[in-house]
Amino acid sequence: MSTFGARLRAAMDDRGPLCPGIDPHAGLLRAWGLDDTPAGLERFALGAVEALGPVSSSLKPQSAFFERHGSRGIAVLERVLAEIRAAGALAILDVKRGDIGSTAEGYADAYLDPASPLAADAITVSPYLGSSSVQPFVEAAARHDRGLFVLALTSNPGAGQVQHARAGERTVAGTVLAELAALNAGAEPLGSYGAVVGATIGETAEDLAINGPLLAPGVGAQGGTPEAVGRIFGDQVRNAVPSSSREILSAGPDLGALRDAAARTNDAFRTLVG
Ligand SMILES: O=c1ccn([C@@H]2O[C@H](COP(=O)(O)O)[C@@H](O)[C@H]2O)c(=O)[nH]1
Repeated sequence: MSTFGARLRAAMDDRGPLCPGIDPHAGLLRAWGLDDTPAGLERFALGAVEALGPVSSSLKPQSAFFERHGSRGIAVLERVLAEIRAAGALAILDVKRGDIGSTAEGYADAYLDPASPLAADAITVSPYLGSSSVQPFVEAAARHDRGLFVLALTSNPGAGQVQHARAGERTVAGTVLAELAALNAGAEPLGSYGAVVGATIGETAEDLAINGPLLAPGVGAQGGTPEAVGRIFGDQVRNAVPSSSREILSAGPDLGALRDAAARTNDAFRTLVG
């Protein structure tokens, strides 16, 4: 199997960069005429994958909205991950995990080992317990040809409080980005160790040239736009993976309308990349 970075590069070149998010908020279930139950969750999430999976390079289910339905929600997430792959898209599971090394190994087994029912192509990881807490995920990703997106410059308004703080010669975010650049050194056509850099952060002085994918959530409902993504990523925009959840999902329940909404956003980003 090729690396995650190579699979993502090929998929983005083929289908465009947009990564629609699957965030089954209770309010969205109701807007689609569904109950806020595991059955409603299943209809919603599988409908979204049916509409968006065949036309997207990747999809990003948000684990929280499946976990809140308990074990039946997790069972739906397992199906969603399988259906994303069956549709020829890459599954980026947004779980933002990070823990002491021995526990991080457990999480890595759960989400990156292909033998696990919850295995994804890539997951989001939090580095705020320090680099050693990310290491088990790095090793598992390398072993299984999977990818990571490590939180660097997140889209939430208070993110700078921690991420812009200085840690020696660099900021905290700069340290995360430099470590990812080292992990991706020499990888072609793209490394498998990505960063999360929100579409809402304005401009940044940080070096985004990590030779890896740059997941950019915050498009749409949080105010991120293709123009903003162009400004933030500059010459790295070809490696940006813009992500939008609520704005696209609110075009449902009609699956054609949902697909059209994603196509419009994807086309705007394709134009940006050129
Ligand atoms: O910095 C980050 C990291 C992750 N997210 C996640 O992306 C989606 C955004 O949803 P929208 O409806 O498009 O706002 C959500 O799952 C977040 O947990 C992020 O927003 N910012």
